[in-house]
Amino acid sequence: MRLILASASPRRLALLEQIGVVPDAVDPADIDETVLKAELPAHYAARVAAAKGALVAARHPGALVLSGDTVVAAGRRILPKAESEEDARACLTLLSGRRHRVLSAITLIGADGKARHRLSTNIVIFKRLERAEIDAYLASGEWRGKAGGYAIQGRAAGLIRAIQGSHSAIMGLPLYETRALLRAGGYPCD
Ligand SMILES: Cc1cn([C@H]2C[C@H](O)[C@@H](COP(=O)(O)OP(=O)(O)OP(=O)(O)O)O2)c(=O)[nH]c1=O
Repeated sequence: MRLILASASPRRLALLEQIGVVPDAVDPADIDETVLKAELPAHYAARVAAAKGALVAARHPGALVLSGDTVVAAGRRILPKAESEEDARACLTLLSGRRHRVLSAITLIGADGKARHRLSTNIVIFKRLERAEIDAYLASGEWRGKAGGYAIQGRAAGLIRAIQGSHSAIMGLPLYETRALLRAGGYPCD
């Protein structure tokens, strides 16, 4: 059974490989990621993961297609993928000293075209960040392109007091849910 990973993220590929799953191909989905008016974070993540999967599944009939989307949410607000230092500083200032949610949605389209979905909801708590800590983090450049302006797999781990949930989900692919979906879709996972 062919498995296609519908993601441009090298981290998603590495996470998948961590549980012994090597996709037959990687085929990223380029979709419009605009947030709808008044759309809630969980709805957004699920919708975008499903849209990525549907787009790529159309290109690979008969294959399993796995896609995901990870968003950082402060209350009902979806934080952007930081593209500039100003974006990242605004995110970190907002996240400083408080808890926020990281929602990681995945979709698996089966060989029969049936879509299965899972959502992993996680909490991340940052310490109260000093200005110098934010400046040093910005200088690292690790925030670039990251949802919420940080990546837990790097230096930000030193600023995170606690998490509740799944570390892999916060990085971008919830491995427990991924394995469960793959099994449900008939993909051999031991
Ligand atoms: C919160 C957090 C986010 N991120 C990153 C993962 C993603 O790059 C980004 C969320 O964006 P996504 O849209 O989920 O994924 P992507 O654009 O990287 O790849 P694709 O759509 O092709 O699958 O935030 C981390 O790497 N670590 C973290 O701790």
